[in-house]
Amino acid sequence: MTLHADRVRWNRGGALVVDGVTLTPRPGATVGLLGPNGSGKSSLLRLLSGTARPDDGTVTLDGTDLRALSRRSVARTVAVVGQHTHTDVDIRVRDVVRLGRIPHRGPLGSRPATDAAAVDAALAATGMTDKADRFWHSLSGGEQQRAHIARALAQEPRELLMDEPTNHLDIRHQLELLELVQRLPVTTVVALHDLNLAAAYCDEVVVMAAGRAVAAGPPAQVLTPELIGEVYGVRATVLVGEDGVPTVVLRPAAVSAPA
Ligand SMILES: Nc1ncnc2c1ncn2[C@@H]1O[C@H](COP(=O)(O)OP(=O)(O)OP(=O)(O)O)[C@@H](O)[C@H]1O
Repeated sequence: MTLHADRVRWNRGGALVVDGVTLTPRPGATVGLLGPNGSGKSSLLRLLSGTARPDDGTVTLDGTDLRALSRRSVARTVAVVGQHTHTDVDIRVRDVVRLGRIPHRGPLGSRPATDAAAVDAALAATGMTDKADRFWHSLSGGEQQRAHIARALAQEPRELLMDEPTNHLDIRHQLELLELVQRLPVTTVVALHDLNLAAAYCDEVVVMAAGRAVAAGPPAQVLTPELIGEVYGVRATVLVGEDGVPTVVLRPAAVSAPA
C-alpha cells in the first residue's frame, strides 16, 4: 500500500486547479509530475501531503483517508520537500536537518543516538556533511535545497513528495539528487520541469494540463512529440537511446499555442 489519490478535485480562488486526478504510485517507484506552469502539480502535491484537503475525492495512506490521520502520523511516513526554501532564522544546517526527526519523537522524547545517526546519514547522502555546522543563511540556494532534502531524508520516510527539487541545483547535483531518489527504497512523487531528467530517472510520469492528468505511464510511452506539442505548445523531437530512455530535443523556433 502507499499514497493514493482517487479522483481528487480542488478549487482555489474560484478556479478548479486539480480536476479529478487519480494517482496510484507503485511502492518504491519514482513518479514524475510534469506539466506547464500553473497546471496543478504543486496543488496535487499539497493534496497528497495532506496540507490541503480535496473538495472532492480522497487521498489515502495505506487505505486510510488522510483526514482521519494526525499530521504527526502522516509525517512519520510522508516527507515533503517544497518549492520555497527561504528562512531568515539564524539556524545551523544540522539543526534544520534534525527537524526531520520531530515526527519520530515518542512520549519519552527523542532517541539521541538514532536521531544523530539518521541526521548524519542524511547529510552524507546529500553531500552536506562538511556544511553541517554552517549557518543556514550562509548557504547558496542550491545548498539550501540540498539541506531541505537532507531534512526530508532524516525523516526516514516511506513516501517522498518533492516540488521541483532540482530547480536551484547545478547539473551534477541534479543528477546526483535524482540518482539518490531512484536508489532510495521510497515511493517518490516529484514535480519536474526538465523532461529529460524525468525521462532518465522516473519509472512513470504523469502529465498535468489545466488541473487534469492528461497522460500517464512510462516516460518512453508518454513523452512523444505530439504530447509535448499539445501540452506545452512546443515542437520537439524525441530520440530513444539503446537503453530505451528518450531524449527530448526542443525546437524553440517553432512554438505554437498549446491546445
Ligand atoms: N493561493 C491560491 N489561490 C488561488 N489560486 C491559486 C493559489 N495558488 C495557486 N493557484 C492557482 O492554481 C493553479 C495551479 O497552481 P500550481 O502551483 O499547482 O501549479 P504548478 O503546476 O505547480 O505550477 P508551476 O510549474 O508554476 O510551479 C494556478 O492557476 C495558480 O494560479
